[in-house]
Amino acid sequence: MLNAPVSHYLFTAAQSRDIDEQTINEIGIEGFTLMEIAGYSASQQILNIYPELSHGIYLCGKGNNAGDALVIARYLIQHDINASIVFLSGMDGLSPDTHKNFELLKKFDPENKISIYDSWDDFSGQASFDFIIDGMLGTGLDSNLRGDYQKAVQWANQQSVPVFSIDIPTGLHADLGEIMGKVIKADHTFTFGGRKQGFYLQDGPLHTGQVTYCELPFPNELKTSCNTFLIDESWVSEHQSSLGVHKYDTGVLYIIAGSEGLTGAAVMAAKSAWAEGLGAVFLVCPRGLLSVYEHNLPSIIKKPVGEQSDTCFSEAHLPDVRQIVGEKQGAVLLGPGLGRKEETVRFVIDFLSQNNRKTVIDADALWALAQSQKWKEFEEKQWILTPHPGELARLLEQDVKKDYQRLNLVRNFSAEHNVTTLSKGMPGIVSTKNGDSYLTNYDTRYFARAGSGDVLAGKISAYLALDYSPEYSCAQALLNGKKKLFTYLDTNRDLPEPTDFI
Ligand SMILES: NC(=O)C1=CN([C@@H]2O[C@H](COP(=O)(O)OP(=O)(O)OC[C@H]3O[C@@H](n4cnc5c(N)ncnc54)[C@H](OP(=O)(O)O)[C@@H]3O)[C@@H](O)[C@H]2O)[C@H](O)CC1
Ligand SMILES: [K+]
Repeated sequence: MLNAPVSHYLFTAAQSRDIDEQTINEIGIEGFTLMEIAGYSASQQILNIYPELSHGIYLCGKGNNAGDALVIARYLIQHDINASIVFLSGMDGLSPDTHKNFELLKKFDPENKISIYDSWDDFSGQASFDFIIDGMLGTGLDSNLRGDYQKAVQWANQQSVPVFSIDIPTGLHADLGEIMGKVIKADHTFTFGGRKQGFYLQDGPLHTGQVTYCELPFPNELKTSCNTFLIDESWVSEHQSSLGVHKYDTGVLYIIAGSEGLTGAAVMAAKSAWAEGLGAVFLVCPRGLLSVYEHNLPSIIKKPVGEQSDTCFSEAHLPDVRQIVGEKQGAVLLGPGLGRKEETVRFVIDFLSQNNRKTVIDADALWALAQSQKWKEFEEKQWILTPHPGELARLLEQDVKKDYQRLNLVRNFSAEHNVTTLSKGMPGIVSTKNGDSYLTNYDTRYFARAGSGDVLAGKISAYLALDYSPEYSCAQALLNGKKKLFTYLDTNRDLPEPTDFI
């Protein structure tokens, strides 16, 4: 199981507003108090991360997002950090808590050193400053940016000073990660009470800058409706290879892969799985390809099936393959380099119809699934499907253009068909049978490249063979890939080769 800490829950705007409201109305912590905690904690983070600041421009709307910004200003002026406050919608319609904080702020400034502008035109970019606070809009955004908000965003994005977004970069849709007309490009986003899902979808990752989660006193029970989580290395612990007494006690994996011209995929997957410390990896292969594997995979046990003339799998191999896979408890990886011949498609579907093993279905086996609707009726499905964008579109029988749409489709697909799905892309999405979904914060399209996908499939199935849950197996394989990718990109400018991920 994967149990994300609350700092890695991803909320929609509606979920965030609900939790705010329930905390205020049912628990009894006032909105004003929440605002104080939000603003205080962001101000302390800013002081820690940027200790040399001297003058901030505070771009404020009229809602509570602006109130958070005013609290920050109050704390920072105590550290001699000056403030110019620009109210884009004027000062008359401020929300009650924001108005109250505006009055408080003035009391902290007896010498009237703070500059206040009550419209964008009034300000029009004057004053010298070394940072910008974006307190224009948070979860209250309801359409494309209106009026002067667009101008202020455009102006802020042209300045060469750091921009700190309060709760959400103004103009970013909190659920979809889409740009609502214009959007702030933040260097840092301080987000309150919960990260927002849109930070990790579509245009989100390019606009939030570094995201810091600031805790608010929301009871955890109010967060249980959340079913989307961020996976990263801070909480998914590295797997420990367990050294059992006998090699067959420490994980057995059967790899059914390869065909003429595509033996490299089987080799990559087998090497990748073996590197995770399994007790035994068996490569089931058409007999005609045995010599290739004998040459390339000394540590892997080869199990040839069929005749010397066979170079791809077909129905004729089913009895032998079933018998081999039935010999020991273990997991199965089906797909890399199988090819797309009709007899191989039939082999895949027939094999799966009576397979009760935990199975990773990858590459050409996904292609075979998409050719036959029959698999949806199979009862036994301890499966992980690992589609890249093209394979996903074939499985879903529709094009998937937006990340938010992909998240929902993959979530529903996994729940409906009782499988775990790892959809490669930016972000990678892992969805479980119960509808929980986990997003990566890096681009997993690297694993859609020939060869890298085979390595990823090898890792996932290795963890599955070591008896980890499907979602942990996916998450750990993705994080393992991320670590290797980032290490590689630190010193190289070209794209990594699949072997760099093994
Ligand atoms: N309430 C709490 O307990 C806490 C909230 N926090 C912070 O508050 C914001 C959410 O605050 P909210 O007041 O709900 O909304 P906003 O500040 O984001 O803005 C709402 C106003 O903005 C106007 N609006 C909406 N969309 C647009 C647009 N596209 N262009 C221009 N203006 C827009 C709208 O006014 P209208 O009258 O023009 O419709 C809204 O009034 C949350 O994000 C947190 O930052 C704290 O965290 C503490 C707890
Ligand atoms: K904001």
